[in-house]
Amino acid sequence: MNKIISFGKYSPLFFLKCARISSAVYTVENNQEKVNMKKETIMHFDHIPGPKCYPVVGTLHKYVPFIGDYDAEALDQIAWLNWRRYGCLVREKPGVNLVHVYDPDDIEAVFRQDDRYPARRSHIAMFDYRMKKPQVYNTGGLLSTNGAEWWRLRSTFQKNFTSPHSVKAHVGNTDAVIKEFVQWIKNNKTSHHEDFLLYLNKLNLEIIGVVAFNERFNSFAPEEQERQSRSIKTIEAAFGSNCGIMKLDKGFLWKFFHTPLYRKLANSQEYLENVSTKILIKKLNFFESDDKISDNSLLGSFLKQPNVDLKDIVGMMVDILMAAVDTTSYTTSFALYHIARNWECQEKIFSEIATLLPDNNSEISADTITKAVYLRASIKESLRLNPVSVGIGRLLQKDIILRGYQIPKGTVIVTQNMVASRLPQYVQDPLQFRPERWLRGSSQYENIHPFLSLPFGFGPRSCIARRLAEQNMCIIIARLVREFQIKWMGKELGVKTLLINKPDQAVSLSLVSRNI
Ligand code: HEM
Repeated sequence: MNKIISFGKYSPLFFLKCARISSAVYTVENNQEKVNMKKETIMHFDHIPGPKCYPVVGTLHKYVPFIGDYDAEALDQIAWLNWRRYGCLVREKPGVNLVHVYDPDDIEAVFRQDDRYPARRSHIAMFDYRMKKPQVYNTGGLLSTNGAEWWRLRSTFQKNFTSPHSVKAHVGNTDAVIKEFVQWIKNNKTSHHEDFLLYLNKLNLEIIGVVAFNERFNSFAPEEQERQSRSIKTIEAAFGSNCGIMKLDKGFLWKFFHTPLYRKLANSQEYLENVSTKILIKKLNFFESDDKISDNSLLGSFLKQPNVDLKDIVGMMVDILMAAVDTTSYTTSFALYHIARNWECQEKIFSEIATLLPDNNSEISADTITKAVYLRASIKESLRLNPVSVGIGRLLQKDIILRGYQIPKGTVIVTQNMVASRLPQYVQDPLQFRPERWLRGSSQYENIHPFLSLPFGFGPRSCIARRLAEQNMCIIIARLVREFQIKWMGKELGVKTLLINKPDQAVSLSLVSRNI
């Protein structure tokens, strides 16, 4: 990403003015007095700077190939361009009213006034698909449902994902799967892996299989290398579900007929629901015939809950398969990329892990992860530079005022955390990978704004599996760095923004055993 910050066609004075306008957000109904005081200064939504907006198409033309200069698979670059052209609040209208928010104070203000049931406008075609299948689903699932129905689902399943006790209970199983993976790499005797992401996908399917369903997909077994195997098709269906979501959210043709992208989504969903249903039936039989105590998977805990609806469970299982594999594989890829290119950091992680695990084969416990402070700071730093999404989306459920502009209910807000996290006004030497900036007590510690980097979102709608995902990444990286010296063999790694940020090239790594 470009290091030189230019102000595009706007003068520095414009940005200064922009910064002086109150950054507070007032909800119109709750702060009537303040709003009245400022009434004459409140500006109309249409006056928020942004690309030219035409009747009917809004700013959609910007995304049309050969006509517009926006590439939907480079949203990070567009966000950067918009910030340079228009400043820290940018209006767009690709079908709906949309405002990009860059300043962490403003991001905080947006989240602080969020509704009791925070809403997102995403996964609309998936919601449509699921609602047309009442024999399988009750709802659109956690990712796509809003309002009271979302909260009903979230409160049903949340405890199983978030309670520290249940999360820690998965350390042993997860570590066992990762140890097998390390052994598989060693048995393969290949030091240069052309695209390590393929293996990380398989590994993360195995991990989520065990943690969520107590099910092995055996992704690394010879018989699973066939294109038609269950593990390969599940990984493809998870990707097939995720990759078209944003284009379908922006488009509308699928509402009239089933476009190829809609069909891809529908086929992928259907595959994931078949896999989930078969696993569920197997577990139900097991639960009837055997003692249920030994199954501490998420599914096991869902089934132990009284009055839980099986259709809600199927929806949750499909959401887990969709949300777990790509996210953890991409974020681990970026973390390995940064660690591989920053030799000193890699050696610090190694010495920390070698102290905690004097023997390669020692078990990793929840305590090991707590004590791996430098490793956890490295993951945090990688997520600052390469979060899984460019920012967090919210659908406004009431009018608000932001930076002096009236923003109406129904507007989509996108907090631009990825770009903001790379700006020098918020982080020192922002493009440098420096885990120490997160470590209190380090001379390089920085007091970073708590709303600058939000890789798992914020508030009651944040990632339901945050603790699990962080735990998995920690164990994967701890095991790999403990065992291998890792070198990056590719060019500078960028992102392809497909709802979640995928590495834009092969994850080319050399892993050389430290024991040789
Ligand atoms: C490093 C890995 C991951 C990252 C960075 C990540 C990030 C996110 C983000 C940014 C959101 C949106 C939060 C918001 O709107 O405030 C989210 C939501 C969600 N994530 Fe994750 N996630 C990861 C892994 C996982 C895993 C492993 C699972 C499942 C086991 C999962 C399940 C979900 C679900 C179901 C939601 C929707 C929650 C809701 O709307 O209530 N995620 N995640």
